[in-house]
Amino acid sequence: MLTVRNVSKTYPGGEEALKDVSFEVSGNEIVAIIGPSGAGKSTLINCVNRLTEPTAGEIHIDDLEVTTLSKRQLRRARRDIAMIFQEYNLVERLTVMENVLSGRLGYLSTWNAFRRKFPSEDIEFARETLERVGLGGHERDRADELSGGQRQRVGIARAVIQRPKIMLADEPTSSLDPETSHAVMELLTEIAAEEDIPILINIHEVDLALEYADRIIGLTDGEIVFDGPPEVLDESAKDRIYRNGDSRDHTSDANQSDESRDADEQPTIEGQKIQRGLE
Ligand SMILES: Nc1ncnc2c1ncn2[C@@H]1O[C@H](COP(=O)(O)OP(=O)(O)OP(=O)(O)O)[C@@H](O)[C@H]1O
Repeated sequence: MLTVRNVSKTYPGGEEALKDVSFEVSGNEIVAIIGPSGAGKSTLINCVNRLTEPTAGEIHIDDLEVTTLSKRQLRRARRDIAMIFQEYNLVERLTVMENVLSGRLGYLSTWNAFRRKFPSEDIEFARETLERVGLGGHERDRADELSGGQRQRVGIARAVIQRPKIMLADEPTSSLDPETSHAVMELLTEIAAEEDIPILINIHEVDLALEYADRIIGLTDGEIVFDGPPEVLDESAKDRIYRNGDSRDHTSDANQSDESRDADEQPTIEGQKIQRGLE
């Protein structure tokens, strides 16, 4: 179970990205975080595995308080928190199999991780998982030969073989066309049920959230202004969430571009390091 308790995040420039955010996620719930651009969705996802350090509050995965862990303890705890990225974060020159296996790096000794020497059961598990996500037969393809949808499936397989307690997905469909976005969301819901773990998804496309999530958390200006099942997200709730909003956030749009910003932290690069077991 994930517990987020009174979490706030103020960036060094003074931007209050999260203000006293609290919620719990358990079972095999699919929880979609929606909200206008700049609402704090990515910050929230990144605080859960401390790619971004919260300024205040507590985050627990089951009985473990993530927020107070040392770097070394955090490395270990991150095995339990898998991450799926908008831009997939694959190592382009490596094969599909090598990318998926990197989800097990956190379980290897430093020496074996350095040599990328995986036990045969990891290799077998990776093979089965690739089959599971519809990429059987692609083990030896290079990541840069794949379509966006296939790359995201590799990202999902890499997350699955981590055997995490929770998956976080940061805009997993934003770089995909609508049809592929539906396929990826369907796959994520199946994975949550099969692995019996919750998935917390930061998503721009409200229609996808309504169709696939069990629960929706609406963020605006760093505060939770809605938390409930999709059936309850009526027009007035949407108005509350998007009151300062940005109409592009209401609909699926495969060509949405992300806003660039001055980063004091580099979640994506950090994320790559984590997935490659370097952090
Ligand atoms: N590294 C950073 N340094 C300073 N301010 C930041 C940083 N990252 C985010 N912010 C600011 O924090 C606020 C929340 O940003 P965040 O990226 O979490 O929102 P979001 O809801 O994910 O937005 P989007 O949907 O556009 O990705 C914004 O005002 C943003 O400019």
